[in-house]
Amino acid sequence: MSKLRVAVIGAKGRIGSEAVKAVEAADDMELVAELGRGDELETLADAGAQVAVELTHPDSVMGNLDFCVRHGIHAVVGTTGWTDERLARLRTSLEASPETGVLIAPNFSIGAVLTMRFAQLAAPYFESVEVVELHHPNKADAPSGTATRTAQLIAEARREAGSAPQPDATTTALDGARGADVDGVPVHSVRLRGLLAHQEVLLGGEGETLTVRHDSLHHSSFMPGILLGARRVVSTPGLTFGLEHFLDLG
Ligand SMILES: NC(=O)C1=CN([C@@H]2O[C@H](COP(=O)(O)OP(=O)(O)OC[C@H]3O[C@@H](n4cnc5c(N)ncnc54)[C@H](OP(=O)(O)O)[C@@H]3O)[C@@H](O)[C@H]2O)C=CC1
Ligand SMILES: O=C(O)C1=N[C@H](C(=O)O)C[C@H](O)C1
Repeated sequence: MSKLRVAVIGAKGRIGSEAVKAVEAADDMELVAELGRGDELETLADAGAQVAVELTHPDSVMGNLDFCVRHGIHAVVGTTGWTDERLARLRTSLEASPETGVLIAPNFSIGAVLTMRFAQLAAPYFESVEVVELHHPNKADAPSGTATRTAQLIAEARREAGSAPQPDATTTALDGARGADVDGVPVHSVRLRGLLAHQEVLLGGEGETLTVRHDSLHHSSFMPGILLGARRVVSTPGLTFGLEHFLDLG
């Protein structure tokens, strides 16, 4: 059986360099290109890449995906910074290339995907829900893509359940003290040397709290999800948002 021809964009970065090793080690894949900043995107087409794994920066991802979609190269995207407007632009470009698949995963680790699912499930049963994400201090964006998605899923679950607004008597606060408001859910970002990627969802009700916590301790935690994404995206045209759709979690 022929091997899946995979390229990595952002190949010298923290997660990109780990992805290069993971693709090289996969029996069913061939690493056909490793692109860093300033490298020509044409290399992807010249190398015959079937899938590009995009792990760069929110400022770079749209241009890279535009090239991939125009050339019918499927993409597995871990880069953050997704807004409704960006997703709409991507969907529009995919309409012109209907056989191309793009997977955007706010987080490729199974534990993080399950954290999001558990939080979504629990959110309507508690009066209060807040998200705390903790990352290494070299991270460009805050809140993290995972925390943003977690908060959106929590808000959606609470809206569907008809939950009341969260109790909060704060009338005076220093800017930022109550975190960022993502769809009505407070999200707090910690940047600390020594950390990699961590998240807690704190839920509170009368006389009880529930904490759902996930820790990525090494970039290897993201690799099974990236490889699964590459295998599945080639037969999944259009935009898929969230690895859960490839894990049969719905
Ligand atoms: N979904 C997930 O599970 C995960 C997502 N991420 C996300 O992945 C992204 C990268 O994270 P991380 O590896 O820590 O960041 P790094 O800064 O370590 O790596 C990004 C790399 O991409 C390069 N780069 C930037 N623009 C381009 C471009 N146009 N073409 C080619 N290469 C480019 C950078 O080069 P230079 O250094 O010159 O700028 C750098 O080498 C972030 O958005 C992060 O949040 C990270 C981990 C897991
Ligand atoms: O920048 C990182 O490191 C990570 N970025 C992603 C995010 O913003 O959620 C995924 C993971 O948290 C690691």
